[in-house]
Amino acid sequence: MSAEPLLTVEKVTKTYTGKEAEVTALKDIDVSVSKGEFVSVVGPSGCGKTTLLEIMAGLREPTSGSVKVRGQEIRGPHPSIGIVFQEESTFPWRTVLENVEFGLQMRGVEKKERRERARELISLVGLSEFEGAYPHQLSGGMRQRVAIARTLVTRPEIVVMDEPFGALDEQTRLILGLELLNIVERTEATVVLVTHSIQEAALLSDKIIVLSARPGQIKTVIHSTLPRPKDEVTLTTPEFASITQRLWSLLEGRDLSWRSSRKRPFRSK
Ligand SMILES: Nc1ncnc2c1ncn2[C@@H]1O[C@H](COP(=O)(O)OP(=O)(O)OP(=O)(O)O)[C@@H](O)[C@H]1O
Repeated sequence: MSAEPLLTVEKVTKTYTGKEAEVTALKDIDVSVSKGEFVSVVGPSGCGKTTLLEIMAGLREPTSGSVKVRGQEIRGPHPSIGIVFQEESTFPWRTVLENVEFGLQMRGVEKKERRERARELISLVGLSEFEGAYPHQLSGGMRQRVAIARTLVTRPEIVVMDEPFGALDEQTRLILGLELLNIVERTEATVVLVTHSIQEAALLSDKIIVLSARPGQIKTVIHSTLPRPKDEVTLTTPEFASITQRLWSLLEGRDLSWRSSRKRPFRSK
């Protein structure tokens, strides 16, 4: 990992202006991401995580401040940045192979090379047997792997992901997270991940950015001591427990997974 920042967010503030009120979603955010780093962003619901990710990806303009890739300010979607969106983002009418080829097709890559590169990524995410299948024939976890392959096939230096495993159960999301870590190590991609899962952030990240409640400000940045490569055993280490505990206390035990459809027991006073 090099020390040179690949992506920097400098003094970013974002205020949404509505008909009736203004909402300051983010205030004075500074983030620095080095090449090869796996960075997670956590914080209570509505604190501006998605807004920050969209600004980092050049999909949304900050009200003030800037985002730079290798010191160059970006002012819109950037070829070095790939995006994996929340939950389902595969095209249901395309096969796995066609889904993964899509980004290359958009870039005008010729068919033979497109096929080769798509097959390479499909193999990396373990779906070679399913390249002719349609998304509805796959499990949720498999569809997310397709979405990840579709982004990685274009070889972005930076991959930003907004809760890509949010629809999956905790165990599947952790396993897929480990697979993702393995894949990005091989493709040498840098990752910024928004997640509601404390365990996912603690397990996968080199650095965890903890945002405060709205307006989102950086509460703290945790630098992980967990060595790579990581696997299921990492979940049982005291270091993992310590990061998880720290995150819980920083987030004051807030329920981060409110988007989950699971019903929670109602507690009376
Ligand atoms: N397009 C928009 N127009 C106006 N307000 C917005 C817009 N998008 C987001 N907001 C507001 O900005 C704040 C931050 O939203 P954002 O979706 O970035 O938070 P989040 O941390 O990703 O939330 P969650 O964890 O609940 O997904 C919220 O109060 C939200 O209502």
